Formats: sequence, C-alpha cells, structure tokens
Amino acid sequence: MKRIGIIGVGEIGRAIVDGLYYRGDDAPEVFLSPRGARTAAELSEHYEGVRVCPDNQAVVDRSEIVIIAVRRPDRHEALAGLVVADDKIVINVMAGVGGDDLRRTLATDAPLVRAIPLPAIRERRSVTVTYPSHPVADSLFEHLGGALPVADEAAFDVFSALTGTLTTHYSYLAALTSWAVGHGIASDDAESYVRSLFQGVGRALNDETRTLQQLAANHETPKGNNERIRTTWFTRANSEALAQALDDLLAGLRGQRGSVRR
Ligand SMILES: NC(=O)C1=CN([C@@H]2O[C@H](COP(=O)(O)OP(=O)(O)OC[C@H]3O[C@@H](n4cnc5c(N)ncnc54)[C@H](OP(=O)(O)O)[C@@H]3O)[C@@H](O)[C@H]2O)C=CC1
Repeated sequence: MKRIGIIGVGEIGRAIVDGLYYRGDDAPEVFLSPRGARTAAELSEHYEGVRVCPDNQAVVDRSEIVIIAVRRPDRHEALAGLVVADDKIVINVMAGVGGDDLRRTLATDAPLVRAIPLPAIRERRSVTVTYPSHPVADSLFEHLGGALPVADEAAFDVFSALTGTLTTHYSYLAALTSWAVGHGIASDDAESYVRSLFQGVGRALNDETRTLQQLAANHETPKGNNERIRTTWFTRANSEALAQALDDLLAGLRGQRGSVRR
C-alpha cells in the first residue's frame, strides 16, 4: 500500500484513516495535516504508522497519494501555494469542487481524481464513486469497500446528488417514531422497533439477485397495509417533488462546478 497523506482531518478524514486501519492488514503509512488538531492527535496516538505533519506541504512531500478533505470554502487557504509534483496522485473528496477548479488552485499536472467516500468507509462498507478512473485511486477504494468509477463529471454529480438524501432517510425514520409516540407508544419502544424494522430492510438490500422494485413487490401483500401507505402517501406528486428536489440539487452542483473562479 502506498504512503497516504490527508489534508483536512475532520469527519471524513477520520473515517478514511479508520477504514485504512480497519483490519490492520497492509495498513499504509498515513500523514495528516496539523489542522483538525484534536482528531489528528487522536488518530496518531491510536494507530502506529499515522503521523501529524508540521504543515500541509509536508503532507504532500511525504505521500504518494494526497487526499484533500477540507471544506469547499477552505480550499484556497489550505492548498494555494502548495507544490505538488507530477508523480503524486491527488484524490479530491470535496463536494462541489470540480477537477478544473482544483487544478487551478494546485497548479499541478499530477492526476486529480474526484471521489465520494461516505462515513461507512470506516468499516469498509461503502462503495466510493470516482472520476476519472485511476488504477491507484480505484484500488485504494476497492480495498475500502468498493470503487465505482464513472464515465464523466456529469455522472459524478448525479451520484453526488444521491448522497444528499441520506439524512432525509434518518429523518423519515424519526418521523415514523414520533408518529407512534403521538399515539401513546413509549419513545424507547417506538424507536427500537423502527430501527429493527429498517435494519431488516438494510439486510434485504444485500440481496442483489432482486431489483429494488422486486424487493418492494415481494414485501407487499396485494391490497395490504404496505400497498396502502405506498399508494396513498408516496403518490406520483410526492415522487415528482422528490425528483424535483434532486434536479435542483444537481443543477446547484453543476452550477458550482461552472462558477469556480474565486
Ligand atoms: N462528512 C462526510 O460524510 C463527507 C464529506 N465530504 C467532503 O469532505 C470535506 C470535509 O468534510 P468533513 O470531514 O465533514 O468536514 P470537517 O469540518 O469535519 O473537516 C474539515 C477539516 O478541515 C480542516 N481544515 C480547515 N482548514 C484547513 C487548512 N487550511 N489546512 C488543513 N486543514 C484544514 C478543519 O480543521 P479545523 O477543525 O482546525 O478547522 C477540519 O478538521 C468537505 O469538502 C465535504 O464536502 C465528502 C464525502 C462525505
């Protein structure tokens, strides 16, 4: 495994380090930027082979793969002026920061790969979308749960928009729980029951022999309770509103990519 540097050691930076060390197999040397000091210190204490560098340039110099995981507004402060040799591989996980934008900021000819790691990467349980495909980046994410290289940045934006639906899903489960509580069910009971219902859904999703439509159909009795909620609540209007919200998000992501000269 190659030497890996991470600039921006926050939520997702930590998840990537945890994933790299998840089974302790073939763990690489990891070099962290000094910002996000508390997380960086915790990781370097916890994992032998993880070190905190004095500055961002030192992260680049010591690494073969450099992962950029600062927030979009912080990218100039974090990256401008860094010297990135052409033999490095840069992995950009910043949402809404296109390849052209990053290349202008870094002024390097090194390969730049966009990626969408998710928090479950810490247990090597999430598939990471990448663009453009690069054998080193793809094999890194294969090791961390799976890589899904896509054909162009437009497709990358579609996957990026899909990741924007995750917290709505949790909120949906919380709304179900609140509804039951409103009908006199103890909050702990309601919450643990909803969790158990949807953990079952999560397990069923592992069955890739059935499409999502088939899974839905297989769990539904004709004229039964599930069909009733699906057809009375998740109506065409509701489904179209969801598609519209995703379209708007996608337009925003593509707009950010097109207006990047700050
Ligand atoms: N969280 C997620 O699930 C995912 C996040 N992303 C992307 O990853 C990026 C980071 O997100 P997330 O981890 O949630 O954010 P966090 O705020 O948790 O982490 C960002 C880190 O960047 C550090 N930072 C800020 N300025 C600099 C600098 N000049 N040099 C070095 N480090 C700096 C911050 O340090 P300090 O605390 O000192 O300010 C902080 O530790 C974002 O662009 C986001 O779009 C992508 C996929 C998933």
